[in-house]
Amino acid sequence: MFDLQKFWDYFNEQMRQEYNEVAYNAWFKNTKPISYNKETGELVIAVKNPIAKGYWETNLSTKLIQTAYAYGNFEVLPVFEIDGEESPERFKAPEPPKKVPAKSTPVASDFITKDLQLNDKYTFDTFVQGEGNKLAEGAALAVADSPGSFYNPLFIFGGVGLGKTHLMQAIGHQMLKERPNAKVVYIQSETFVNDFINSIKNKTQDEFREKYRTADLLLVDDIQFFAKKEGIQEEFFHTFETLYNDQKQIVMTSDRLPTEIPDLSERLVSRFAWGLQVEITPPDLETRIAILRKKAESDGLRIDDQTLDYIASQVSTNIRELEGALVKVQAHATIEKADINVNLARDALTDLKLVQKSRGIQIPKIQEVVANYFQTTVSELKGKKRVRQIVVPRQIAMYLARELTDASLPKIGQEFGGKDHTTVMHAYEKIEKDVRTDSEIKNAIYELRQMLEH
Ligand SMILES: Nc1ncnc2c1ncn2[C@@H]1O[C@H](COP(=O)(O)OP(=O)(O)OP(=O)(O)O)[C@@H](O)[C@H]1O
Repeated sequence: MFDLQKFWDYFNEQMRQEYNEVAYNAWFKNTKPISYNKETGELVIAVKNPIAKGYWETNLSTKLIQTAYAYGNFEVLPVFEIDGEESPERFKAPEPPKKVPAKSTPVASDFITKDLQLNDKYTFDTFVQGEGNKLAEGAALAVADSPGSFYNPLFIFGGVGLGKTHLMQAIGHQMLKERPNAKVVYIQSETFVNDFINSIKNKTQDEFREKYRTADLLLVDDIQFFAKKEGIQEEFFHTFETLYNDQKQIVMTSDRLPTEIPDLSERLVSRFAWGLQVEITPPDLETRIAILRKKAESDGLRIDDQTLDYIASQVSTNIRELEGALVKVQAHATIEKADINVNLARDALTDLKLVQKSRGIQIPKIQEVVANYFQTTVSELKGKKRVRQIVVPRQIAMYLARELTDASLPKIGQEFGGKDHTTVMHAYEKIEKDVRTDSEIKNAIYELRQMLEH
């Protein structure tokens, strides 16, 4: 007989031994079991917010299954439900945070003026929320609200140019706004490496340690550069321990998860898992447009929706490049002394297009490759059949036609047996969304792109 409460107490006891107090409070305190279904093994657990849900799914599901098995050969299938009304964009810490006393020694402000290089533009106000970054933004806001109390360390990971540095620095700005004397240290991980090497050369290790181990908030960017550097990792471990034990907040970014950083020491990997690891994924079209709109507004540019849509559809995976595209369009308008519109944007971005065109990708080629890949035929892709085996490949082919060629929506529609441009747009948006949520579609797109581009 499976007694849910008893099992839950047992599991919590195990976890209490594995986690330290702060992490335990963050992840276990406000989590409770709701029901267990004997027949299906479904074990429903209520968690406080989407961040906790993600954490449990990634880090604790397997532990739960294993513990239930060890406890009494029970097979459980954990399902997590969000309990409560927390706003999706702003996740509060689970309990009132312990206040960290403000630090205001002269040394602290000295360091701020000498070392701190936060970009003025990287604040929460200028950050645009979208599907791919909302969890990370929520976590960053929670950390800025109660640094050192929960979600410590915060580990933000994801591809190039997706806003990791921006969010991390926004936390720094927020802390300084509330506590101007706080010691916020922002560094690229290479700086930490260089500082450390220099401190050994110049015998200034004490100063080195003072610099990092007295921070109220330590922000370390691109920590993947610690890969394979044993000495540095050892030093960082001690920095981490000191700050963590003093309830000082640590935020790190990386292009990948700690477990995927080559030769990152076990103890760092496990320390990093005490807090929260959140991913930023590439923005969808709507978010890209919103980012461009915000940027245009702050630069005092007037750009109509159609043009924003055009620019946003040209760059899909890197926000830095997206911003670069806008700068190009702006420069082109200045040179030509013309207003910004779709035609001008098209001209300005021909380079981007030329890269794609030089690959020589044509719609018939895309249709052929997609048809082969899904073992169907080009005429089925162009046809009207509405069975799933054909609809999905057809939508994928339309999506790739829009991504990889210069063809307009009506032109693509024409190439697919005379379909309306709204059908193409719908297909594009559908696949763009699926790429994020459906790993099969994501893989298919990845493989098809490889076949077409190389
Ligand atoms: N959601 C967003 N809203 C507004 N601007 C954004 C957003 N995401 C990214 N940006 C902008 O995109 C540019 C690149 O972002 P950032 O440097 O933070 O990326 P990153 O993920 O740290 O990249 P890297 O991996 O190269 O370090 C910055 O100018 C940043 O302000």
